[in-house]
Amino acid sequence: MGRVKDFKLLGKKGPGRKARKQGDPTIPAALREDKKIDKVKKKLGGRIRQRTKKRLLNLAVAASTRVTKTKSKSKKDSAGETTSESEHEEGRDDDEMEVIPQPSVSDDEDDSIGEEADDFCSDDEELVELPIEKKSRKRDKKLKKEKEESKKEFTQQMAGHEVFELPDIESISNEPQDLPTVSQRLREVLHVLANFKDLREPGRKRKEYVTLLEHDLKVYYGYNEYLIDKIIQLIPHSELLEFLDACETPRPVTIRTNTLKTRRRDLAGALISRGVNLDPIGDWSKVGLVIYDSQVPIGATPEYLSGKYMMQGASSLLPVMALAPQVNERILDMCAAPGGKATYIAALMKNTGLLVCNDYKKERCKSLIANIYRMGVQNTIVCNYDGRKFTKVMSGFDRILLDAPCSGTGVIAKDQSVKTSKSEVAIERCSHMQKELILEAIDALNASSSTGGYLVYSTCSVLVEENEGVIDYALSRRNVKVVDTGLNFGVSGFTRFREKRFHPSLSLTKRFYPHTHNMDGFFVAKLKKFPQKSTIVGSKQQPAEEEEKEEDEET
Ligand SMILES: C[S@@+](CC[C@H](N)C(=O)[O-])C[C@H]1O[C@@H](n2cnc3c(N)ncnc32)[C@H](O)[C@@H]1O
Repeated sequence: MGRVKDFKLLGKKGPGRKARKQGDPTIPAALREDKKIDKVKKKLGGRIRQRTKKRLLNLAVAASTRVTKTKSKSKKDSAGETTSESEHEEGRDDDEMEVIPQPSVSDDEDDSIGEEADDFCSDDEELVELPIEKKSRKRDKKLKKEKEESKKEFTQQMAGHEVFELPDIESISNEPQDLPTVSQRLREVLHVLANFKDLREPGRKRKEYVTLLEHDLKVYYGYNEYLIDKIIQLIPHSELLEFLDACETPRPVTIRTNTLKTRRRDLAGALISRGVNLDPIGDWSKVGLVIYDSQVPIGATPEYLSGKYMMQGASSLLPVMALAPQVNERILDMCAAPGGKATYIAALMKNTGLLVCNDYKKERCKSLIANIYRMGVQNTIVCNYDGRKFTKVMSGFDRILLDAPCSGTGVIAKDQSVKTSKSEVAIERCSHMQKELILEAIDALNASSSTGGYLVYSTCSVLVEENEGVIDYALSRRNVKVVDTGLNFGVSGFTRFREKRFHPSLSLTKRFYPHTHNMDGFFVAKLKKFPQKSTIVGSKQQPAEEEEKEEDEET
């Protein structure tokens, strides 16, 4: 463990020990201006004089032959032979460079001339180069070159190492699957897909990586090909693993206070005294509680048995909140069993008006009745009809909740069999049933309701076919309009998905995901029904927008 130090409390540091020791800079006598002149005038030895003369001569020749290289001539003029190595190393732009042709000399001399000429301008003393110095300089140069070459090689090797080599998918499928290897490969493929242009193996196509991704996700998480493919299409690659991991993890246990019997504060107090560790579910709900742990079974406490709360997922509160039931309304819960949402609706209606709870499955109606009874709901009748034919029984509701039967792809954490049981046919069947149910629900609504005329459609599926696809279908068949759900969190529904294009108002629908909202995957849409124009012969519906326009014109 490192020490914790509050650096803000420390004052600004003064000069260091070394700095304090040093006095003001003074120029040594030997370097003072007057002395320096003497030094330059110093008499040179015979050999040095000869070398200096030679260098001066070279410089003079160079100056006289200096030419400005033209852009087109630059490469032809044997620039490679005449331009010094250091210029190439610095990577200057040849097109704008001045080329200084040198007299023809040996390679060695050429090196020394270029460098010495520079030195010559700075300090005469340095002109004197002993054989040992020359040797050492050459060795330094050789070392520098070697160093640069090895650096280049290393960079290439590293670049090569980063390229993830795409294995042959067919041979992989035939091999026994080693999960840690598959997991590692998954991450590598996702990494490549995140920056495909730079990280892909040259010549490889995106589709090849996606095929491998599909294969590995299927193996690692145990999905069938159809569903994993759907999930890959739906969830951004950057979130895929998070989503799939969330589908492996149970959501937190949550309960809803039954306000017909108690207040949340009182319920929380009673449960805490029994050793339940809990908290309010979040700012968005006044009735939800999240249970962290408990010394007693939450489904068997005296408070539960006496109907003071319902055990239900956080997401199942959302459609009822969107429905916003009012007292004394006539409300239908078309697919109600086992009654988590129905009993919440009744509580918001304060046990007034009429709540019709329907479910097609007789067996499930038993648990619905049991919950209604336990929760003290008294404004309800339970019926057992096919929702697709409900208008033959009843209609004229102020509000309807259609919590439709679905694939359950939002609740995989609860039911792992979804991973392998869903097929294209199954989803099509679901979607078809949902479309039939939604049209019937709209028809059972009272468009002229003074308080409502609203339908809330919800599913615990994340698939577009069961959500936006169904709402878009309803918009095209009935005189309804998508309105705001009133839910201030969640992700907007799709208005376009792959080749599909939906009505722009679909953005008012809400999606919830296990990995982002830590609740079951859910979809909520709210529709408002408008009255039919009976004067238009042969037309069953009129788009809501046109109707609204006409209403505006009339007013
Ligand atoms: C998602 S569950 C409803 C959950 C319920 N709303 C709740 O909160 O407890 C869907 C229900 O639709 C019912 N169902 C399926 N097909 C139906 C149909 N054609 N008409 C009415 N109900 C149907 C199922 O029996 C199931 O209970």
